Amino acid sequence: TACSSKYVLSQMHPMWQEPLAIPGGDRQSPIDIVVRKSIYDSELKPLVTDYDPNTCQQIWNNGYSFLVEYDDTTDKSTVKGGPLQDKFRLCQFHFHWGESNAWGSEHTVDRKLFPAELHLVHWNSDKYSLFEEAVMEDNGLAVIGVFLKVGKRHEGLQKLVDALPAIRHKSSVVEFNRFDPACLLPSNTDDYWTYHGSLTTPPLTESVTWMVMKQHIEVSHDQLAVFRSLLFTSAEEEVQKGMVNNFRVQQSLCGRTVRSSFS
Ligand SMILES: Cc1ccc(O)c(S)c1
Ligand SMILES: [Zn+2]
Repeated sequence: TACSSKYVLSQMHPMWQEPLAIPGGDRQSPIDIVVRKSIYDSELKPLVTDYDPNTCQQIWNNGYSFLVEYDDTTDKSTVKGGPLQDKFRLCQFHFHWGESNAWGSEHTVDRKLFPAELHLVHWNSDKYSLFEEAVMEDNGLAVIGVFLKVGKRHEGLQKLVDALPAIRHKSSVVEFNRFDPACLLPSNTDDYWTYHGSLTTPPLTESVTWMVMKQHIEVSHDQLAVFRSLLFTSAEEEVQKGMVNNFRVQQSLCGRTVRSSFS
């Protein structure tokens, strides 16, 4: 299986070529969360997020997704608690989505797919001094995953949606200030699943403590359609490719345990 060998089965039409060998390769993400196999851990505490909207700096198209980047030179926007032993600094958030509402999320719950998934990426500022350092370490990153469902319009998201036409092409960037990422969290952040995994885009390093929220957020069909109007390609490329299906195929659990903070 993919657990024993350190080689990845080639995937059809990935947005990027999966490397043949991944360092370690036995704690990759994303995964299917099998609810009845997750283990309730009463020691898991509630998550404590403390985000300062003034640390929001820019929004840009990196050719995989769009990233909203935060000033992470101080501990102004952080997450701690939950399964975490240390304090982690928010550096960026981004999304993964499909070409249709039928799929798009990276994680699934008992194989249930969502149309999109939000990732809030934080790095361990108690132990490291830069994201680039932390991304190589076992306990380096903490990513909060939130599922999106299509329903009522998300008022807080609209400010971000309105900025997307300005970054349609890969490498475009615009200034983006005073956005509070807390508005994208579900009302209940006490119920989540947690496991040790990896980034889902290169360098795929196995440095992530994942916290996937049980409760989803709702966005409108039209808001999600604007995500799909982005392009993978830069302005000068002849053939333009729509930025859709920017999710990685699911990876083997390799014997890992997924813990839940709720029974
Ligand atoms: C640091 C980072 C970059 C891109 C990603 O999709 C994830 S999941 C994490
Ligand atoms: Zn991601």
